[in-house]
Amino acid sequence: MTVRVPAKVNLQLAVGPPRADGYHDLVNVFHAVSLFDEVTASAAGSATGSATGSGTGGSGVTVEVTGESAGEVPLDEDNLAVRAARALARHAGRPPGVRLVIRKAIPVAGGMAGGSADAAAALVACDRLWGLGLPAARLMDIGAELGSDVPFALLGGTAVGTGRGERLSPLPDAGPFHWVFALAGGGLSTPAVYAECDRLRAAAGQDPGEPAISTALVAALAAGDARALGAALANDLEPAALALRPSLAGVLAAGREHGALGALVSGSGPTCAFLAGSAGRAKSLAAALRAAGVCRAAVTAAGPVPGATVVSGG
Ligand SMILES: C[C@](O)(CO)[C@H](O)COP(=O)(O)OP(=O)(O)OC[C@H]1O[C@@H](n2ccc(N)nc2=O)[C@H](O)[C@@H]1O
Ligand SMILES: Nc1ncnc2c1ncn2[C@@H]1O[C@H](COP(=O)(O)OP(=O)(O)OP(=O)(O)O)[C@@H](O)[C@H]1O
Repeated sequence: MTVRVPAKVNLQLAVGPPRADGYHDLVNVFHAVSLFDEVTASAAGSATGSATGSGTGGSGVTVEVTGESAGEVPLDEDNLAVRAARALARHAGRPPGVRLVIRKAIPVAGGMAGGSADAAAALVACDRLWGLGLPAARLMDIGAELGSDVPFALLGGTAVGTGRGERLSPLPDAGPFHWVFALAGGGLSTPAVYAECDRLRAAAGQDPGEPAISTALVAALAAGDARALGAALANDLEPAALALRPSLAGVLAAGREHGALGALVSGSGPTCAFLAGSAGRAKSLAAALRAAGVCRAAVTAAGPVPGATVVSGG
């Protein structure tokens, strides 16, 4: 059972003050883009392919990871796909026997929710493999226990997340929109970026107040107006990501210089996202970023795309 699952970029990430439970209330406009991981689930003990890395993720779940930065992905209980398979088995009251193979294209610790995507894909793949047929809402609830970004990886499209980002409402979107992602060498830790955001605000005496959705952004999405969308992109975590990784300022500047309609750090970073006016412009912007030597790689993608989807074995 193979499931394809997209990366996300946050078009607006408005972050409230820290909550008592350590999370932050958000207004989080998620947008799924055509950069995909693939997760294959098969019966435990089935044949293995060539492995960049493989390991046992606890009783009855094995995992193998290939592709983009596969060596940086944990192969034990810390792997979010392993945790997803085990959580689903627990909810279904059955043993978790499964072999997972993850083919990564989404950058690891890049702010594009790659681990969450793999968790969502594992939920869908194991649900089918085990013949559970759970309703989407139930998979979303299990996903939300695994991480704030997991429910959106199941849903896809464009949606606003409130609470810690897990309570989703789809947003009307007259895409496609064309993107370039500048991948960095090395990741950033999501909790560290949130903590730096709190620290910077406290040092500046800023009270963030309740996060609110940008009406300009919602209108631009609904109208399919890439220029207006580019102007409305906003990420409250960006100053923190820039403080922790100052070189990102040069990446954003290079993208703007080469004609991006909008530029921002994706989520907690360090991937930088650039909006282009067409697929052709995205391609030339990616080439210009590569030539400028400001990033490890530059890839193009379009959004919105669907969430975790069975592509074979279903
Ligand atoms: C930055 C984003 O990717 C934007 O979509 C998400 O907010 C992060 O989502 P995620 O990686 O699924 O995060 P989780 O696994 O739920 O939480 C990891 C850590 O991020 C911080 N965190 C996450 C979500 C949130 N609303 N407030 C937070 O402060 C907390 O320190 C938490 O312990
Ligand atoms: N399947 C997985 N793929 C990638 N990383 C994983 C996976 N499972 C666990 N991890 C761990 O999670 C950490 C964060 O990885 P991930 O790629 O999800 O980050 P991210 O894209 O910045 O997340 P987000 O945007 O949701 O905050 C990694 O450093 C890695 O240790």
